[in-house]
Amino acid sequence: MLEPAASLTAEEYALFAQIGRQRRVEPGEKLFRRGDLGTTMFVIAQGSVDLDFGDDLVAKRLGAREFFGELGLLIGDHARSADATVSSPGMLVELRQEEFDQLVERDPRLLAHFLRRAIMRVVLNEQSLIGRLRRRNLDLQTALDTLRATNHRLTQTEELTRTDELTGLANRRGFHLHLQQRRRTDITQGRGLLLIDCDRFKGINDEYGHLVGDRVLQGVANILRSAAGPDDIACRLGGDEFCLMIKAETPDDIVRVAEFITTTAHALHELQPAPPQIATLSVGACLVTAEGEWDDWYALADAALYRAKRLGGNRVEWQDAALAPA
Ligand SMILES: Nc1nc2c(ncn2[C@@H]2O[C@H](COP(=O)(O)OP(=O)(O)OP(=O)(O)O)[C@@H](O)[C@H]2O)c(=O)[nH]1
Repeated sequence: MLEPAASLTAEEYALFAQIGRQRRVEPGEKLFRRGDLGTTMFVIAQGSVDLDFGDDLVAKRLGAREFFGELGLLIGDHARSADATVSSPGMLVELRQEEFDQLVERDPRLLAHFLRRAIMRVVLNEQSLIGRLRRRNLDLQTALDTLRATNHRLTQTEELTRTDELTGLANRRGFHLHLQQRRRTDITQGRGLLLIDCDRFKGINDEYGHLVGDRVLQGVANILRSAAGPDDIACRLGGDEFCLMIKAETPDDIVRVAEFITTTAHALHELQPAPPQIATLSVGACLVTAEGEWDDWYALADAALYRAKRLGGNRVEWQDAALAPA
């Protein structure tokens, strides 16, 4: 539908110009701002006026015989919906309540006709504004959905790069990121490190195939998950080597967790030795010391693990920091 003209008919203009107050205006002059309360309607006799509705709404330039601000007059103290700025030198006709009353008396038929048009214009303007806002809302909604989906994908990708695909445990990268993210005092206060390695795992692969080997690795991960508390982190460092960093106050507590791991694996292995669902495990354990770094703790636990292997596997060995090999 076409928007009703914002211009007055020649007959309307003649009457409005006769009754309204003339006002000379200069470019840049602000007639009103968005949000101002106003009761005056304007008709342009000469020159032009810009209406800026703000945001991304289309601005309008009005010329001779066009009117604006009529809602202020019709409703009274209406908050202006645009900034009105004079854009070229000219003359305006201002109509306030008293001039409006005079118009009603002078030519009610002509005024009724004008009012019907003005109201129709307001309704159509509002409808198109609502339409534009709806479309914008829809665009925003779509943009938001896309952002959410991208964010979700990024989080998933980030999660994948931290996780070992086969076992679902943290991988080496995930484990180190975890260490970086925890405050150093969190890591070094009352913690133990367990290095866990499958016994004769190569033999399982060779005898029963890689799929059985994979299931064994998943079984080890399950035991570590069940041994880990909420503050602990289990990780597959690579191949058949795992580690578990646990919150524990004393070496005895750390060794107790390590023995739970070897005993559980051994018991499950006894239940079904062939084809195996689990391998027996060797564990090297040490205290996480405040002085050291990951490489130092790893070297301690690895020395203990090496001993456990040399002693035939399926056991826990402890390494004190003081006894660490040079
Ligand atoms: N099925 C399977 N095997 C793997 C995977 N990653 C590494 N391996 C195999 O794991 C085996 C590890 O062998 P070794 O390091 O010699 O360990 P081991 O046979 O357990 O020997 P010990 O530790 O001395 O008892 C190698 O044969 C690797 O090919 C994997 O993701 N799946």
